[in-house]
Amino acid sequence: MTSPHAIEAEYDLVFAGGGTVACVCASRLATAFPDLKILVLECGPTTKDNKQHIQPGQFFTHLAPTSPTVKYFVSKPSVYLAGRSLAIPTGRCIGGSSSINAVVYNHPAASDFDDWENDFNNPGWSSKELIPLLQKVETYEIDPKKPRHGSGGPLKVSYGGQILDLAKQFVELGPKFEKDRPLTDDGNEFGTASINAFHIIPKWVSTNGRRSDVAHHYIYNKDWKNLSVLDGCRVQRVVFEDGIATGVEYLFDKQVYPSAPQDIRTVKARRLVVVSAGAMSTPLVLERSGIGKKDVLEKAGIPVIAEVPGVGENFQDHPNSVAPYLADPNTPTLDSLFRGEPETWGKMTEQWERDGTGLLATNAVDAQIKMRPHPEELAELGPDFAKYWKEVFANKPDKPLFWLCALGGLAGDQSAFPPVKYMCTGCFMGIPASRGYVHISSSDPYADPDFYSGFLSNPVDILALRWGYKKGRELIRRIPAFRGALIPAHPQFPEGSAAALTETGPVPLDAPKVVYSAEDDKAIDEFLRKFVTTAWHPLGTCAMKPFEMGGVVDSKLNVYGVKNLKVADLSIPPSNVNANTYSTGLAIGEKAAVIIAAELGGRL
Ligand SMILES: Cc1cc2nc3c(=O)[nH]c(=O)nc-3n(C[C@H](O)[C@H](O)[C@H](O)COP(=O)(O)OP(=O)(O)OC[C@H]3O[C@@H](n4cnc5c(N)ncnc54)[C@H](O)[C@@H]3O)c2cc1C
Repeated sequence: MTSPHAIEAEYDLVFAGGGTVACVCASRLATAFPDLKILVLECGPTTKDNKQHIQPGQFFTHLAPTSPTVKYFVSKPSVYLAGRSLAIPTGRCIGGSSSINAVVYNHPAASDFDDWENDFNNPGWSSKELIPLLQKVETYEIDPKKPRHGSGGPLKVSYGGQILDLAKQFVELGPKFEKDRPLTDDGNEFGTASINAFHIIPKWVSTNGRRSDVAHHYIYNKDWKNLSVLDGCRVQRVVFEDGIATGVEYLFDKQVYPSAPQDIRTVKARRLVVVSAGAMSTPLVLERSGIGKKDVLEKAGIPVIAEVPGVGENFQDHPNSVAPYLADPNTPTLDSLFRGEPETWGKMTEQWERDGTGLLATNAVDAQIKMRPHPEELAELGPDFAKYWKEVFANKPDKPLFWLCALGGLAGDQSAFPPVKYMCTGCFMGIPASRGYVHISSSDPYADPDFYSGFLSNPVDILALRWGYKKGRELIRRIPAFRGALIPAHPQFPEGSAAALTETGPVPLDAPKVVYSAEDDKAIDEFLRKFVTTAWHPLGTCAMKPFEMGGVVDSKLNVYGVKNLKVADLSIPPSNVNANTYSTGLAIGEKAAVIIAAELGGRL
């Protein structure tokens, strides 16, 4: 096979990575500057018109370890995870994670963005600047007049093609049980009204049941003359002349184009290289290019271009605890799709083709609350948690402690369990205290990195998730669709414990709350260490903050120590956000376009 793409020798801008942020940023710039020639190199395959990337209900099919559209990053085993490794999936295709994600729509707290500006000296990154950019990306089909949402953006937001009954029960019952936590019709207002309020979750799905990914809504929908977004092109490194980035080296990805030549090629960038390979891969591209911690580079035999010790540090995600329960056999869930049962697949495909509704037009993640402990509840979290609370949350009333949702089905491998209906609570902590790192282990662009997740290494994270488990259990065991716990996948409470689980339910609304002993708490902690998982939200590994604080890029996204090189993706947040991270990625993509446009002498 000859070259799969005709690639010119030079472009104005070259993006390394063609995922969420790159597609948004490149398409905005290509529209604003018709004479600017832009190249986006993506290592994964194309997604154009592929139902697997259009039907939201197919999100879980990408998570199969053999999927060609996902890349798993496997951490070192950790004592904090009962000796386990953690496998973090990221999108590997044009559109990146936006084209495989679970389409949950959530905005961060406004104070999350303000922290970026105030605590890390990043003028221009406050909520005042970023909220309008989030409005620009969306059409909030649920109610376009809602003040904190958008009405003319390329990405559609709706409740998807089916809201599951068990979710309706969850949001209806929630306020009755948690009396000071009401129901709201908008949990994404960026203010305190969205905190401690039950609501149905919007989705990055149009009312006609299509996924709102960036590939189909920013790239494939236009006939570009000045923008080339190419699949199967793996960036090896950025090339420099006298500390100025002048292009990138790439090769054709051997998984996407197995018979393409495997030689390393160079493409020049006249004005700028932007690395947008995502929070797990961007630090690896920088390190392969000679930017990073000296000892990491030396170990891999890479000459140092700029010593930037923050590269690959500050890894964060949202530690996520999923507790599975048994559901009423007659309540709709996604289980039969998860198990690949042909009859349901057939029926649901027909329904989706007919009118864009049904289980293939949803993600079964329909009900949530962004929960923040009331002052009297803080005592339940214990004195060890109090200091962290004071530092991070106490003066920022729009920050929840965690996101708690009800899921209709048990995603993942069900082979060890009976083929029945399930539902789960999912609980992730928005601002965990633990940190990890990701570094290259060699100069080979296919090599697995040296990755430590740091999950649960700080004890405050486990205190928050322990409380979240208890809160979720109290709520879900009261909803009519509840039929007991999937006991092997829960804490193993000691014999005779008052917290023992059963395979029966539901309990009445006024049933007494479960009382947990110190032994029971220990069992929950062991359960968390054994089962806690990624929320699929890695970030922070090339943080935008002052160099002396461990920063990698400045507030204009320039990489320290070199010229004509920027980073734009989820690796730049200097601190975490209280939400699923797609919206933050979109805001970064739009903001990067604004910054670059200004430097090119234009305005977006
Ligand atoms: C399974 C999953 C489910 C998720 N669910 C949700 C959700 O429901 N709601 C939500 O808000 N968020 C969700 N997220 C998170 C959200 O989608 C991501 O945070 C966001 O899309 C990341 O954007 P990015 O641009 O930083 O990276 P990506 O979109 O991941 O883009 C990076 C791209 O760079 C490419 N790349 C990497 N290395 C190279 C290289 N060397 N050369 C060329 N290309 C390279 C990758 O293949 C990838 O396409 C989910 C993520 C995943 C993975």
